[in-house]
Amino acid sequence: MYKPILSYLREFYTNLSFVHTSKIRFFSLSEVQAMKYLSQTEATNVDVELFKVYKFSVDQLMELAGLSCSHAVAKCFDVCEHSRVLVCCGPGNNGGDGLVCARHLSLMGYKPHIYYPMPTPNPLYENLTHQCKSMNIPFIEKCPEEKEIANSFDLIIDALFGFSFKPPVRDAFIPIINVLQKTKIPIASVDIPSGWHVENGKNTDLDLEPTLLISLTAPKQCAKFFKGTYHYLGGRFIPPSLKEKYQLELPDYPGTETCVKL
Ligand SMILES: NC(=O)C1=CN([C@@H]2O[C@H](COP(=O)(O)OP(=O)(O)OC[C@H]3O[C@@H](n4cnc5c(N)ncnc54)[C@H](O)[C@@H]3O)[C@@H](O)[C@H]2O)[C@H](O)CC1
Ligand SMILES: [K+]
Repeated sequence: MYKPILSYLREFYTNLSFVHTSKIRFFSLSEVQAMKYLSQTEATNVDVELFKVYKFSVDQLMELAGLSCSHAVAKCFDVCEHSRVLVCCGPGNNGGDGLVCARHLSLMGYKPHIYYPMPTPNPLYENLTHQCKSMNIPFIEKCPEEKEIANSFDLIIDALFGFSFKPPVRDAFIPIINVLQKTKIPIASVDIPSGWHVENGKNTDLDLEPTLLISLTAPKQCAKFFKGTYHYLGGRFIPPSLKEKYQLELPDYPGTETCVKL
């Protein structure tokens, strides 16, 4: 009995959401509680399957992931009050999502600056970097100090490490992680709060506290420990058969939205 009623309600609210945009939450608390939180291995397996079985390219998924992050940021942090954005990018795909996100934020009127301490020498990242530079998005060479961040920025995007992170943080990233831990500026973390253990959350000394977490594809286990104000799901690219295989139980995205509030 419960399921058909739930489906009916979902359909009803989905239709409504075309009229009232994204303000309506059309899934129940029990659905969110039933939502699956992926282990590091499951997240990697889903990723590999998307590339190997479904034949997506990394550029495709990264564009959708980064775009959804920029949309979640815009929903939580108004451009008038948070236009000056520092985007911190790491060496892997999480950093790539950050570069894409910076480009879309720029197109939406934000003024991003990028800190990308260890750019990865391959065409994907070189092209993303080139696109940002071609849009006059400045790259900061030196790790900014806490005071400098406080004076110059309204928001930080943390795209340093994603689901492949293995603690402890290596030396090259300790200065920026330390600054992010101390700052009072709100942080939006892409997929994982950087420095957190992907499954156990804050079990290290490095425990930055994002205000917004954007889980991509499905939340990872560390998201259960997230205590910030906003949790969004982004990366609207999972084929139904893959969703079913991993029993992801994700909430539906309203209408044409690229992200959904959890
Ligand atoms: N399927 C999806 O949901 C998609 C997610 N995307 C994003 O990709 C990341 C995962 O990317 P991956 O390249 O596998 O890993 P990371 O970005 O997490 O980092 C790997 C990178 O970091 C280095 N590293 C690992 N541990 C440490 C450490 N302790 N200290 C310093 N550096 C470390 C490692 O050497 C690598 O260079 C996922 O989270 C999403 O954000 C895709 O964009 C789209 C598909
Ligand atoms: K991150």
